[in-house]
Amino acid sequence: MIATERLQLRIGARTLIQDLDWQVRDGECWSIIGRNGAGKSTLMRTLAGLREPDAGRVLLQDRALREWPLEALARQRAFLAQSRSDAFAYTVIETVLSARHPYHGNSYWENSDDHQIALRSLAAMEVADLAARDVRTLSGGERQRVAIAALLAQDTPLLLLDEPANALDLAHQVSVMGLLARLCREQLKTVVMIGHDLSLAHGISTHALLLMGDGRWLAGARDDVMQAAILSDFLQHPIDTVRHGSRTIFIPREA
Ligand SMILES: Nc1ncnc2c1ncn2[C@@H]1O[C@H](COP(=O)(O)OP(=O)(O)OP(=O)(O)O)[C@@H](O)[C@H]1O
Repeated sequence: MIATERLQLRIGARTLIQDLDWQVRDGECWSIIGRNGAGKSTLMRTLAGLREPDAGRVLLQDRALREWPLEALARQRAFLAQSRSDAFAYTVIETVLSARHPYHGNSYWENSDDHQIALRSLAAMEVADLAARDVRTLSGGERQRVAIAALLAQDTPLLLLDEPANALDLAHQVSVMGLLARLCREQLKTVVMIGHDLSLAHGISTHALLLMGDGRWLAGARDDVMQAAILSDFLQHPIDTVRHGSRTIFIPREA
């Protein structure tokens, strides 16, 4: 689905990621994990095509990302940014409908399919009752769920999500993560997401990419990579794990 070849990302004199050779296949769900400032969002923006690599390249469906026309790219990948600012008085439904524009070619207006898809996406995020509200009046968690609804409405094979659990209450964190896992499993969508909750990430991911923030990285199948000793090293804090039924829970050791 998406791959990088010898990707290098730098900020000023600092190398965040060095020689990243990474393949993400259809139906896989990847978590990107690292400390604050390790380069997770910078990588995500690069994968979305919003930032040029400093060296190497990103390939989407075996074609260099930079060669994709914008509208075709928008039918391939949807991107949930970490923060958004709403300057204008759009309603919730207008916000989600705008995610359908990549399917309109030259026509400006949405059709009834677009409306149905938008309403379905709002319902999946349990915000259908907010459809007529001005987005600027929503709570943080409601706004996040509307943004995820827009991402779903874009209906792309690749979903890039920068901290999707941000601002969500416990129940919605669980339901959003469950939905993403189902999209991978049942519809072979590909998910790449950033998250700081290791237990939540472990619960849904098939793979993980760890970033050290100094160029070093480690990518692989979830259980090869999400081990207490390895995570402790990458996150620079001792971590223990406990098993709870079929789940693995990660616990940061107290100072
Ligand atoms: N435009 C910029 N100018 C200067 N420094 C920048 C810029 N953009 C990013 N950085 C720096 O690059 C580093 C990586 O930033 P990035 O947002 O990718 O980190 P992150 O891993 O997503 O962190 P977090 O967990 O805090 O979201 C940080 O130290 C950040 O301060």
